[in-house]
Amino acid sequence: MAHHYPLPICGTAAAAAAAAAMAGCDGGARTPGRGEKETKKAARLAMMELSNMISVPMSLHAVVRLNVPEAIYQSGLNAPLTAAEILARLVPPPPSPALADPSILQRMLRMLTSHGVFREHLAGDGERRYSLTDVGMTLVAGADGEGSESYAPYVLQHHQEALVRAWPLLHEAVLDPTAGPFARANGGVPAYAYYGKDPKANVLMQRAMTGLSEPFMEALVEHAEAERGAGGLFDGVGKLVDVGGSSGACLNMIMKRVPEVTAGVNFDLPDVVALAPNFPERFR
Ligand SMILES: C[S@@+](CC[C@H](N)C(=O)[O-])C[C@H]1O[C@@H](n2cnc3c(N)ncnc32)[C@H](O)[C@@H]1O
Repeated sequence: MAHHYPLPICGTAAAAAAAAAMAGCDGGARTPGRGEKETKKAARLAMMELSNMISVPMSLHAVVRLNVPEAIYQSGLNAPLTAAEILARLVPPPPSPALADPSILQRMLRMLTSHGVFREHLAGDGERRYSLTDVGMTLVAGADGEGSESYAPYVLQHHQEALVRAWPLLHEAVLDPTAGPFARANGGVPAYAYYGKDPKANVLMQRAMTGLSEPFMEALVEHAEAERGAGGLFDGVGKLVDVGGSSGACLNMIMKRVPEVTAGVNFDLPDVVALAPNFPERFR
């Protein structure tokens, strides 16, 4: 069934309209009567949106940190809740519930609604309630089948402090690319070496990659199963080396389902392999 996400409150549509206007077209045809003043107005609006865009990933990060998607999901119920009802269902709960502010949470929910993460339900009494869209559902572990990882670790991985403090140094990569922004911001240590030395970041990276890659790997393995013996992806492959295999989850999926592959090597950095789970299927 097709899902219709709410239109952006102001942003993306304005940006698209401005871009189209600046390019001299509007969905293929120039808008009749659109003056220079209107075009400039749309351009300012689009630049305003671009300048404030950081609020989108930061709000996404905040709701993931708070475990808002799980609070709404409630074992599959996904019933629309007000911001105050969501606050009351957070796990862990706010350290000082009396201090927690549902109006601030609601502002984040509205913002992310305009980007398709939540669906807003406006009641007759003016009360706003929120449920998860299909996009929001990707943030819930187990929503895609028992034991399935979510995209929440991916969101957290992308917004961890070590990475976030590298972004304001991005321009340095142009001026002097001998050191990447991440290394500049983190005592000269490049990203993967940094993750390897920080067990928390290392585990987060592995969970992020597993959550991200497993659904794609599922499609690949399904295809390999369907085409097995008739030019399938792994036909004739006895030993498979996954270069940069992270947790080894993808290799494990393949080895569980493709009998031809009887030996697997998860080739990754020593610190990563040391923390990777030991999948017994790899050694059958
Ligand atoms: C973007 S992740 C991809 C993980 C996995 N292939 C997946 O799709 O889920 C890149 C991986 O490459 C590994 N890596 C980086 N440098 C490496 C190197 N020099 N040798 C082996 N692995 C490396 C990282 O530790 C990380 O696990």
